[in-house]
Amino acid sequence: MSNAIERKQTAASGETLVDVQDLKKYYGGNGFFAPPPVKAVDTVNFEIKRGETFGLVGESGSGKSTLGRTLVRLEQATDGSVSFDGTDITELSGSELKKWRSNAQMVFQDPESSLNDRMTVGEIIREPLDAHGWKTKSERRERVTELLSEVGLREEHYFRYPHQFSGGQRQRIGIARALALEPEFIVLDEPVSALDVSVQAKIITLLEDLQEEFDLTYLFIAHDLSVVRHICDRVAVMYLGKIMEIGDTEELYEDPQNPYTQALLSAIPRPDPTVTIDRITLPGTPPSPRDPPQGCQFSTRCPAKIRPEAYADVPDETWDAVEQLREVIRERSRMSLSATDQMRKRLGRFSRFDDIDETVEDLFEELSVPQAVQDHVQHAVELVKDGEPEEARTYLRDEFGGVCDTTRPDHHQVSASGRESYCHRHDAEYDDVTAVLSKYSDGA
Ligand SMILES: Nc1ncnc2c1ncn2[C@@H]1O[C@H](COP(=O)(O)OP(=O)(O)OP(=O)(O)O)[C@@H](O)[C@H]1O
Repeated sequence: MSNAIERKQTAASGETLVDVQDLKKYYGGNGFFAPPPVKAVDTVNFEIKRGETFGLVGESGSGKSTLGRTLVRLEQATDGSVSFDGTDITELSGSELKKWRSNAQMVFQDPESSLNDRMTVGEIIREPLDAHGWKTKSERRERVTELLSEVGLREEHYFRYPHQFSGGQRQRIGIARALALEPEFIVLDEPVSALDVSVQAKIITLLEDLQEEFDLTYLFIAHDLSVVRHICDRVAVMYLGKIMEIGDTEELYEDPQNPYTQALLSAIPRPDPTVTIDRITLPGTPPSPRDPPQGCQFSTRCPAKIRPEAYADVPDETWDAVEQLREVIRERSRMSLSATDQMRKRLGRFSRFDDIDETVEDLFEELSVPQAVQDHVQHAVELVKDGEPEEARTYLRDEFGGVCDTTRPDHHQVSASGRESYCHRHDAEYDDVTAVLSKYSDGA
């Protein structure tokens, strides 16, 4: 997709269709011996207005698909509520749930695998109508023909099989199937990511036309930020199961307030090489959703993280090295010890983490390190060598951690239109995000 900014105005009504409150979706974690649950969606709140296209963006694994699937009840929420036109659909079961399902459908990313290759196109599109006992058989047949034409396919495609179609045509079949029961709400999970760029534009236009014709409300999940800017009225940015920033699309792209949004947007390739952008490179990888940070979800990688007052004078490079050491130890604490390692540890012959000295040398060599910092680093290193990386991790967090490491931020309103961002830096006592991030840009 191009970077096109002009966007079709949808008929967003201002009236709430989907109201999500404190929604959580955890996987596993049940039972005494089970590992902690994967916190795929961890307490999210937002509304989707009737008639709008609401975008959901974020890196792979941030919980977008899980959230989308939970909204259409393909997943059962762990906690919280999803009200659809005032009805909490997380509470529905049996015939009530079946009846409601016709209201909310999903289109999947991969048209190669989401269609059953053993069924004809007609059968695939008709299946939801059959399952709901929709009208008579001949009316169902007629409805499928009508749907084929709505999505730009032809009547004679009815008896063909999915493998006889191109990727774009297969996605049209998936869209026709989702439309069959005349839903109000459709979750589009990366609907164009698997398609060629020229085909993407056609499918996007089709989705926009269908929205206008049938008054549809969309949740549009994507990792391609340009597509989202083109199609979505409002957008939420997700990281590790949490919404980091949410609000009007154009406003959020023009003036991102959350450090994560700023980093994400700074990575969009620009078509014009003469436009210089300040690209923010994030250190490390996202933590495991089984073991998210205690404070802000983004705290382990945030370039605008707040430093504790006691270490305000430590040179930036030294402080970066401290943060990197914490990351290394955090990763080590995640590795469980093998049976042999545990035996060695009991015999006092445990040596697996001896190379920590080398890591510390690499990180701090040639840096000016205040004595207090040296002492704490040394203590943590001893704990690691003793096979206690978890203790070392906690020690370093207690000593070097600031508010971002220990406390979940609030959602702060950051614009007159009601945009919200989840970051401690919006508290008046701290420096503003943009001012802090300007020093991390490439040109600095
Ligand atoms: N059925 C499952 N059981 C256990 N963990 C799961 C399950 N489904 C998803 N997860 C985990 O939940 C987290 C969020 O996954 P999800 O697929 O929702 O992210 P995503 O943002 O949609 O990523 P992608 O863009 O790669 O699809 C990931 O850590 C994933 O491994």
